[in-house]
Amino acid sequence: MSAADEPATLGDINEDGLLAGIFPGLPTSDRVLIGPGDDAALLQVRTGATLATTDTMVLNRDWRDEWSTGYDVGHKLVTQNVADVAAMGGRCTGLLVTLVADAATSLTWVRAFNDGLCQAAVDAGTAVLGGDLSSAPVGVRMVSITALGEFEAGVSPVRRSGARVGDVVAVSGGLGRAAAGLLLLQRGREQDAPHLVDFQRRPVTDYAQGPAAARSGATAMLDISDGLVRDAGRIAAASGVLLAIDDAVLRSDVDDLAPYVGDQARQCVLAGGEEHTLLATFPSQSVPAGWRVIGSVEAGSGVTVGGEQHSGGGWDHFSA
Ligand SMILES: Nc1ncnc2c1ncn2[C@@H]1O[C@H](COP(=O)(O)OP(=O)(O)OP(=O)(O)O)[C@@H](O)[C@H]1O
Ligand SMILES: Cc1ncc(C[n+]2csc(CCOP(=O)(O)O)c2C)c(N)n1
Ligand SMILES: [Mg+2]
Repeated sequence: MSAADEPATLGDINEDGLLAGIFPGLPTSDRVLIGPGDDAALLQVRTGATLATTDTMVLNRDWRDEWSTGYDVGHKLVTQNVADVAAMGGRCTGLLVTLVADAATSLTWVRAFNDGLCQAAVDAGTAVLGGDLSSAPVGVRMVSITALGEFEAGVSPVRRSGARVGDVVAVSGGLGRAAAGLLLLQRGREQDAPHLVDFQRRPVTDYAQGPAAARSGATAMLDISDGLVRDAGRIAAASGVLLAIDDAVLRSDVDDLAPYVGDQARQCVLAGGEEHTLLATFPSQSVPAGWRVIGSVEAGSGVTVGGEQHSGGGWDHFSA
């Protein structure tokens, strides 16, 4: 076949042709009894309960092709989903992937998306079980994952509703990096801090901290997707308590970002989404290694930062 005949877009190849190229490289595990290619996958489960969560990304709402490659999008989609499983204290066992795209979408983009997705799935130790393809009107592209998960023996789910007065509030990683990276892309200043822009494109979460927190007795947990204060407010509301965040502890996070985003650094730390760092509450003696205490649980409602009630800001899909 000459180069001119090589299929270049989804419109040049049929569904079966695309899938036949994708199936052989998908990560699997010894628990995948039936993998991609039949009407449904069959996954061996160890426990009597399955975690299930889903998360979607839409072109020009969740990413821009000028800013992120197909590889970045596939990688980030896995992180968003596996972080949700980890935020319950679970371990991800399998992923179902949906791609909705117009026929003019380049095969190069689709292959890169699949490569990023597979690499992130391998990094997370999970399998791709199958998915769905559908076409879209010109200019529309949407990708989605449904993730399944389970608990290690003896670990119970950590919900948002268990925070108790006297607990401490802690995070498993950094804050504000993804938001600072987005700001640099919007300003056309990505060369100022490639590490922050890379984190926006492909956020990384230490998933093992979810089960570790559950084993240590975490009373509430979630992953920060819409902003620290907004998401802390979700734990506060579900638990009927107030989360008091210590301003001084966050100073190092703000200082790390300030050279690159100036006076927006504090806003990135308090309201930046897409970080996927885990936020949890623990009895004060039970904070595991790798977690950083940033506040305490008190009687009341809502979230305070440095003693002041804080409304949060943060991301809302329908207000953005
Ligand atoms: N269209 C829907 N129908 C039914 N339930 C939904 C729908 N959209 C969201 N939910 C449920 O609402 C809750 C909040 O959803 P959301 O996607 O905000 O999850 P999150 O964990 O807070 O955010 P993220 O997925 O970004 O980490 C979840 O329990 C989710 O299953
Ligand atoms: C082009 C473009 N515009 C805006 C953003 C920012 N953004 C998108 S979704 C989200 C919150 C998490 O969503 P979810 O709760 O669905 O995981 C944020 C902060 C972006 N990444 N790309
Ligand atoms: Mg979540």
